[in-house]
Amino acid sequence: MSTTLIPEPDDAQISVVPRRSVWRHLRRDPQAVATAIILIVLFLAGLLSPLISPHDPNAASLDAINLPTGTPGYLLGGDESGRDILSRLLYSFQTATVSALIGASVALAIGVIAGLVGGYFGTAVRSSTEWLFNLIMTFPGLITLIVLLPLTHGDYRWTMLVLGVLMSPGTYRIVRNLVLGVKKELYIDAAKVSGLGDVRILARHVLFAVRGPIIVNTAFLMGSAIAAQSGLAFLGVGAKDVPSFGLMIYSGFNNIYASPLQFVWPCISLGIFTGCLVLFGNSLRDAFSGPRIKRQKPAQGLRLVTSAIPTSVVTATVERDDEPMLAIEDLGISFPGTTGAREVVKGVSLTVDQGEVVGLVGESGSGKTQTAFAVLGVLAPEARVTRGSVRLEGRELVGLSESALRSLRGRVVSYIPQEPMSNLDPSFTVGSQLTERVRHTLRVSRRAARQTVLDLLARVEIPDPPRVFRSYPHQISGGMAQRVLIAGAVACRPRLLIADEPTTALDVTVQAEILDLLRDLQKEFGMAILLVTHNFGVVADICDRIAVMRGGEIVETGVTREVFRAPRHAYTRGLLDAILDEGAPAGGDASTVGAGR
Ligand SMILES: Nc1ncnc2c1ncn2[C@@H]1O[C@H](COP(=O)(O)OP(=O)(O)OP(=O)(O)O)[C@@H](O)[C@H]1O
Repeated sequence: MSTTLIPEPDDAQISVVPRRSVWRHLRRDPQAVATAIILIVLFLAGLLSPLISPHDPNAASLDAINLPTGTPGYLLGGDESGRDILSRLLYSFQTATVSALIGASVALAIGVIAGLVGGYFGTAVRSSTEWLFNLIMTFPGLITLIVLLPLTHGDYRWTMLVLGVLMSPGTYRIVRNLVLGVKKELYIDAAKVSGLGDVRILARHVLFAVRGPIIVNTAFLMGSAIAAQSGLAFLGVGAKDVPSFGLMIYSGFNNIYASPLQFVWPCISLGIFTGCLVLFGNSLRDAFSGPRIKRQKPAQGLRLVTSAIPTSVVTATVERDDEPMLAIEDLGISFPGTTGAREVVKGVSLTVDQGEVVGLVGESGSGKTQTAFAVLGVLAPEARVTRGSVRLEGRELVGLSESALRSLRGRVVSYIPQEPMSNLDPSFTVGSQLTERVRHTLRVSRRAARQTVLDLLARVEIPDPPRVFRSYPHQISGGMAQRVLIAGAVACRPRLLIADEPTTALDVTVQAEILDLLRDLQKEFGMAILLVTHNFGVVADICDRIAVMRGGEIVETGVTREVFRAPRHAYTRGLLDAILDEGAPAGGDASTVGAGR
């Protein structure tokens, strides 16, 4: 076992500054506090209007016609029909509140769910949702609401329900566009590779990532619902016995020369209500987006993923002594191109035995990652496996259903990607993300999962595991992040670990430590490793065997030391010469070349 240098914890790197909670952030935002207080008062006024209104809002009295503001018993005066303006305002707040809640809830429920599904899943689903919402958008909003009056019977609550449906395309488009961006994030791929299901990924990672704009949009939807209800009432559409700002504005407008204040009160109330909603929505968005995160330099970042398998699952896996851990035979992968399908992996054959470490080496674009993705079952949707087979412990993976593949990912095969930082969800703490994966794969309690994660963090030699557990990804260094990802990858003792350029994003010192850690864990757990890299130095350091890839084909395979000593293929010789030129000691010995990693 090689010696691993463990750096002292560096506060600048792993300092755990607990992220301010949304609540705390809001309390410190004067705009949020002021608008929240006003909204609470207005909501309460509407809610309690039957109790606190001095008069029945529809009760007319001849004595109260056009009473001026400040008249005893009629604080804001009487309207042209002799009804108490204050009482009608209080009831109008109730109408507005109910309108906002119904309209926004319906629009959100439909728009968010459809947006998540439409943005996350493939083209067919997206086209269907797109078509449906385009259809909804063809209906002219206000006219549709008026035409549907016979159905809604003039009840503003049913009208708001229909309005919610009509407003849902806006929410759908916002959410769909956000999801299209978020689903390309590496931490989403990481979650998939770790075995999490689509519903869980959507509900936790994707929805959480897009929540800010949805919240702001909610405030806008509520304001729109209130404005629409008021507008319809102003036009005289709907029941006349339900007090609302629209009805009051209409009545005040008719009486504007005799008593201008009758017009002013509902206008001011409506303006304050909708204005506060929008301003509070902005504050909420800021609070949810949290403190501005200063991204670390890519070179220090780390990312990873994945999981492993509970002992019970491992035991249940069909294990055949005569089968290698991984057997790839004549694998072909193609992508659609402008002049037809382009084959990027051309008949690759490769085996990895139980407990063996195999390096898949080659220049950028040679097809290493696509080969690894085929094993994980996470090829891009447009990719096609044109031929060959991929067997994991004897089980054919090509053609296996997504759910069957998911049960293997994070249980039998784990993955460590290239960029550690990007593979951790910035919205959640390290501990939360690892605990989620451990709970998912091991089916243990939150408490047990937490302890498992803390033990793992200690095992991957992270100083002060509790602090890192509580940290967000931006609060740890790239080296730390890679250790975190490795901890996640080996959490359930996978049989095969696929490491895709696990040290590329790290500086040289940290690269050495990570390779040492991988080697130690491989020996301790007896797992096989397929190490994807372009760096012969890394291969020399850790691999038992090497497969050299070029242009989608394997051009040479062999025991590491022998390939280094006597490379048969000119391309292998070229790659070796390249690293020797870069300063590694000459001599062709694998161990010495490893110093060049
Ligand atoms: N989604 C895609 N659509 C079209 N071509 C793709 C796609 N993904 C990868 N390719 C192509 O497949 C080929 C092999 O890519 P692959 O990622 O396996 O390379 P690699 O050897 O892992 O190199 P690197 O280390 O740079 O990722 C490349 O030519 C690449 O352009």
